[in-house]
Amino acid sequence: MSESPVLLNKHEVERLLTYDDLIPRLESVMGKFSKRDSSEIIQPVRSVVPIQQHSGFLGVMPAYLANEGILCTKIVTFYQRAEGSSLPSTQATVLLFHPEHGHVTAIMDGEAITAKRTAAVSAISAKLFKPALSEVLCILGSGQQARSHYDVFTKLFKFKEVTSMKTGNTSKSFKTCFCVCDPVLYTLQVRVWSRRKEMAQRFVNDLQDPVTVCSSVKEAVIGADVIVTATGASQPILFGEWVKPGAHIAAVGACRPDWRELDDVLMREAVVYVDSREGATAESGDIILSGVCITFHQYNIADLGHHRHTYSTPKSLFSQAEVFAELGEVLNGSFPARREKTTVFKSLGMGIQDAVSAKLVLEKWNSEH
Ligand SMILES: NC(=O)C1=CN([C@@H]2O[C@H](COP(=O)(O)OP(=O)(O)OC[C@H]3O[C@@H](n4cnc5c(N)ncnc54)[C@H](O)[C@@H]3O)[C@@H](O)[C@H]2O)C=CC1
Ligand SMILES: O=C([O-])C1=[NH+]CCC1
Repeated sequence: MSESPVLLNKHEVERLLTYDDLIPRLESVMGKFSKRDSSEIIQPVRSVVPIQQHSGFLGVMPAYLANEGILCTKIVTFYQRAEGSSLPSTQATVLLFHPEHGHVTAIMDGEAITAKRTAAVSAISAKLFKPALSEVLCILGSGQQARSHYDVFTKLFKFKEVTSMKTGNTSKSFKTCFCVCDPVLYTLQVRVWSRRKEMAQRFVNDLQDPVTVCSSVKEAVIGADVIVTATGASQPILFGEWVKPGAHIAAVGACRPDWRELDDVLMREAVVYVDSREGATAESGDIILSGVCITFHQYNIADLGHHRHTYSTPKSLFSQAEVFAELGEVLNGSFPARREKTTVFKSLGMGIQDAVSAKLVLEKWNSEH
């Protein structure tokens, strides 16, 4: 008879899952996924049940990693919440199964896994695509994802060791300077914007380091080198005209085909990377809707026998934003990281990310028991 599954609550999962362990596992699994070897990884696009009357959805995210012996599914709900609601918008449970026998070996909280693995994947995108000299990080949103992104981005990119002239000139000018210089540390500036300023202020009050609260998205993003969009928006909030050329955007929200965070200009001008091409094609409103600019094109059909008609047909003026590559394809070296361009990493979330996270948590738990 199989043993009872291990039960792990949010507090335990949060404690056991560290970014240092998680990031290399995510890099490895996303690289493998992009090779599309179904004898190694099976991960269908998430099944989604929309709960329209309550502004939410339920998603089921299974994954099988044959060589690593991981069989897993996450069940996740996302509900649009009123500002300041005590209920989390994203709630999830992760089940690990015995790959050989099929019984459940662990049931664990999926909220912490979702928060950390999503932020860790965005951080991997930033490592690859952010401008070499990134001084300003901007976070749009002040919820769970905003916080986990703040944590991992400031952990990884907080201090840059650059060399400046003894006169105190900062890093930018140094690139062209050839004198012998002292290394200095400078702090990454962080800005945050939220729909209600008091929510952004509350977000900042929980942090140790100084973060600037901005009154508008425009004020927050102008001049930013790295922008994280982690909101529940269903219409664009970030406009290409405000984005500094060469900036990197990790776009985490808008995970339904009719939701958006980024406007057409940004989506068409940036080099767009995704976590999974299939996921992006099925679920990303930022991609799917970027080509839909409906105008009415009128023309006459002069002769339909005895009548003359004027027809109006919807016409798409622009083609859809193109996906350049998957993150895994860049990690594998089959596509380049076009750091010199404005880049968007459109994240939707993948079952394999949950699977390696859950396995890591269970391994850590087992090592303690
Ligand atoms: N890519 C991925 O793997 C994942 C994506 N998500 C998505 O990330 C987004 C944020 O999720 P959580 O942080 O869990 O939610 P949350 O509810 O904790 O935070 C949402 C934030 O968005 C803001 N917001 C809500 N509606 C808005 C609107 N119309 N315009 C501007 N701001 C708005 C709220 O004020 C709040 O600051 C959601 O869209 C969620 O679906 C969540 C989990 C994983
Ligand atoms: O990957 C994930 O868990 C989710 N993506 C969007 C909402 C939840």
